[in-house]
Amino acid sequence: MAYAQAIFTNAAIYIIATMGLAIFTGYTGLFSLGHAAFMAIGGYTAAILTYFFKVPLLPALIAGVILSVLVSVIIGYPTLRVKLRSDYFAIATLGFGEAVKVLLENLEITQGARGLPGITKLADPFNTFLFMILTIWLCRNFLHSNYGRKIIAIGQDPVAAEMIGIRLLPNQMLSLAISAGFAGLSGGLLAHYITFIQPAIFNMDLSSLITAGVVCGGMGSLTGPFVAVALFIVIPELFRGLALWRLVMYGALLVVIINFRPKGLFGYEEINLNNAPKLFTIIGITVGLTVAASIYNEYASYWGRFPSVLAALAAAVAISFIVSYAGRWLSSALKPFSAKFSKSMSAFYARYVAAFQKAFTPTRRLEVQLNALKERLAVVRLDHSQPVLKIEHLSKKFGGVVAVNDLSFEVRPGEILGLIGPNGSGKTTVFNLISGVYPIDSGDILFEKKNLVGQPPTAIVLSGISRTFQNIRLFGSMTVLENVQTALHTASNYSLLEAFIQWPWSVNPMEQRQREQALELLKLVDLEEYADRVAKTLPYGLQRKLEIARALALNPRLLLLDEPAAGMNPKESLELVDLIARIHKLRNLTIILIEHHMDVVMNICERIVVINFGSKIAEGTPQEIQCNPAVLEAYLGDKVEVEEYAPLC
Ligand SMILES: Nc1ncnc2c1ncn2[C@@H]1O[C@H](COP(=O)(O)OP(=O)(O)OP(=O)(O)O)[C@@H](O)[C@H]1O
Repeated sequence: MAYAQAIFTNAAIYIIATMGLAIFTGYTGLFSLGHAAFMAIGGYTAAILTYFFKVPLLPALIAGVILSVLVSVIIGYPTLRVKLRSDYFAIATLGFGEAVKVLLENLEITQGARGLPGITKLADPFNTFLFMILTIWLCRNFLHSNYGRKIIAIGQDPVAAEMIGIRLLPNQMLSLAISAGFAGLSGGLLAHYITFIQPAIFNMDLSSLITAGVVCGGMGSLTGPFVAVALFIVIPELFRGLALWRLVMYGALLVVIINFRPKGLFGYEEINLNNAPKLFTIIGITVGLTVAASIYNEYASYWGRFPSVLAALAAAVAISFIVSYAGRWLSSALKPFSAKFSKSMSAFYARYVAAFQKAFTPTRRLEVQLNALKERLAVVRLDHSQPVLKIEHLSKKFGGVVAVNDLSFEVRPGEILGLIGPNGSGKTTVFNLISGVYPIDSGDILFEKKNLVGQPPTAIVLSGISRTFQNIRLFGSMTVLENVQTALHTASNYSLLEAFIQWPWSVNPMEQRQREQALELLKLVDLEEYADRVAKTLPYGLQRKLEIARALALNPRLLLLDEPAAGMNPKESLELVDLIARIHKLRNLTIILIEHHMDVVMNICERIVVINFGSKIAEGTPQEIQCNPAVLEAYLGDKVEVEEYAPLC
């Protein structure tokens, strides 16, 4: 019993660190191989405080968490700022882990490599379990907040995240700091549970264990890593009788998971009744192998090796099947009840939130926040005396390729301007320069008289320009609603603490309101009924509409649409023309439209700029452009008689 208790307490301690790492590695996709160092910092800080200074456990743990967070900021800033590739970042964290170990081996207060023996046993299964529950709750709340959605967005597509105003560095640093904090807590609990720590405990194996938990459990899931790390701790213990063979099995399991499910067992999903059979299969295999190991251990000397291996294998297969089928049956039997249960739970929760809000809402603050949100979606008022956008002598080269060459044009308030040209003529590059994806070589981009040159993409977006992409860049594993909600992040400014704790009277009304606003935008593009669908499962045409809704959530004054009708059939293109015309009128927008479907361009653009080899070759109304010999020549590749190709001119 004490042995089982020890295994589960250990598992709970490592789960705390893994949940934290899931927020970092799982969602941002950056691998850390040095998280044991944060556990060491938390562990040593807490242990030194309780051991030498007789500080109670809770403040000692908090001090450990704070120090881990501070160190993560010092490490995170230089490494994340230079946008290290994931593998280089992993190597940097590996070096950091080793450096901390060496430091601990040489400091006097940590008593060097001998470590700290005789730490008071202040952590027990009960308080460790409570800390684990608290950690899961905090992580879950965080991920369902604006802060969490920003991190998920960065992990799925950093360019698209920047294009909705999410700054990469502060958010990546935040997720690293959170993961370091939980690792620190986990280290503090470990020190006070096993009552002895030395630098060797916090080695690369420990870092790999928690990273493997996240990778195998699910990159983008909390429950997946929970199960994975619990199994990683429990399985080797169950197989202890098999001595070194258990390590081979453990390694084999890792290889199988990484090869067959690169996104981990649960990928971007949390465990629910739909994917529960998968969980039962894993449990079945674990139990099956455990029983098999015991059979072999017990009977190998009576039955001989070969019959024992056969019996063990038979038992493993039989038990795996029985547990996994029982699980399948149980999950489908529970489904109807679960639907009813979750409905009544959400009704109960809504009532409880409403009661809380009524009793406690600081109305003034909420009003201010809700008004800010409303303002964000208000119709834009246009100043007709100025061009919205003025591009002057813009140039951009990629090596020897001149993508944009001394290009100048203006966009007037409230117009839909078509930007057309043959393939490779530089249209998308113009959008990339306006939105700050690439730095310009020379020229100026004036938006409402303000020069955008040198501004970071997020500042450009937040100043009122949003865009869609030629190759759709949605946050594929988020739902349709979450895609739009993520782009509404600047609208509600609740604090990080509120996001973690999710006070019903502060965050929830904001989240609720944000959801409503997102639904309104989905309604505008006729996607309301798909709100809960995972974005990447939408048909292509609808994904394009979702990108438009997401761009609108930023309440832009200028909208850049990059080939919105690409890949659409004529009926879908017609619907798109209707949609663009509708949002243009409804939101008083100024739009630049890149498009190859000439029917779309000629239908809705008031003016058209034509570029070829990065230079402007024509500008005018659709009628003028259709009759322009230079344009016909650019498209048809030869000198042409205008009358032949455009008889109405
Ligand atoms: N990141 C880059 N690195 C190198 N060359 C690039 C890059 N982006 C664009 N180019 C080059 O710049 C030129 C213009 O490309 P761009 O994508 O802007 O054209 P486009 O008019 O949008 O083409 P299409 O209609 O086919 O989308 C092309 O020759 C392209 O190969």
